[in-house]
Amino acid sequence: MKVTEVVLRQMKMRMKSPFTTSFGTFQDKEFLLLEAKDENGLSGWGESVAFHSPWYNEETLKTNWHMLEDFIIPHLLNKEISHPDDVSGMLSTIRKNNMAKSTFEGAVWELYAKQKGIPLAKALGGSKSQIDVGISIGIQNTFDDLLSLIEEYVNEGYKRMKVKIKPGWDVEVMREVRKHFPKVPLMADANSAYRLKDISLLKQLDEFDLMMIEQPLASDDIINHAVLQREISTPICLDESIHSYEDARKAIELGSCKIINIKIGRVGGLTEAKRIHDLCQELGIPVWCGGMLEAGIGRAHNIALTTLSNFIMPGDTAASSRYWEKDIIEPEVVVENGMITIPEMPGIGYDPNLETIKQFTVFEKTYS
Ligand SMILES: O=C(O)CCC(=O)c1ccccc1C(=O)O
Ligand SMILES: [Mg+2]
Repeated sequence: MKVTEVVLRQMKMRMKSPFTTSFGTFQDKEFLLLEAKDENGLSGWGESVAFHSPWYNEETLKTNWHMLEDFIIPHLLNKEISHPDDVSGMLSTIRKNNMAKSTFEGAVWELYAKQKGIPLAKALGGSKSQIDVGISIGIQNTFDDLLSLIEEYVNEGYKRMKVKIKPGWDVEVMREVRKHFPKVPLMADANSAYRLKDISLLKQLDEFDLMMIEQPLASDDIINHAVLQREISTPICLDESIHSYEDARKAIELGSCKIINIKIGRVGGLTEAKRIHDLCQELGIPVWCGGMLEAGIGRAHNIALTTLSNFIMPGDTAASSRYWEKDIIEPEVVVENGMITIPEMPGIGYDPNLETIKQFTVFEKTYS
């Protein structure tokens, strides 16, 4: 297959409510969309999950634009690609910049699935017809605000509550949540806000029967995660630390985590995400699909990936309406009884809504 034309769009969409983590708050989601066309006029779409600012990782939408325009697009445009699995190898002379690479790779995967006339989930080897969904809840101003959100999401059927924590908003918060929701599947995500010296505080979380604690320590510190995991009974799940199959292998071997959150962009694309999934399956490590507050295109890729069999735990792939007044796909992603039904149309299974895409496009550029 060949990509003969690329349209890159910079998007800006306002979320229904601001989202706060240990690294900051934002409500305007700025991101890139990449449309890859073949000579027959079929299009595959990819979404960059890099944010406006480099707080989750070092990439931003501007570094992604630069990498795509100056390196990745020139490298791949009009080149014969025998299979989407080859894209990451073709880009191996470009170091890191995983989210930028993943944007193009995701579009190639969708284009491939459309050419074959099959859903992306099938093309990836997925077999589920429905997936379980959890929800990630940002840091709130008061306990009451958090408790009423949890109540709302439990009533909507979400299968797991993830509560963001940071120093000063942690043990007492989880105690309060457990007091009101003694049975709900519950976890905490620290986004790297703690250090090993906080170990006695982190140990206190063991009393709340959490499914896991996500990324308590620094993103580049799998050694201290291993030390911490030996001291606490709550399973550690790594997010920011895992950029590749090799990172996953090392973290598992060291005992730095018992669960892995796979994000397609963070690991450089669907092919690498599948490799990590397969490795974890072999080693008995459950995985789940993380989220980056995606619009519909990125969300659809996450949903397709989650159909692989070792995605045992509910992911952060909540409904479009949890984030957006109007999403950029048709139909929007709907969650019923905590589950998403996998679409059967070729490709990602949702059509880009060109009208809403146009409405939220800040600027666009075509490469051919
Ligand atoms: O609802 C979502 O998309 C997941 C939200 C979330 O937890 C998150 C959002 C932005 C950046 C990092 C994270 C995270 O998983 O750590
Ligand atoms: Mg996380």
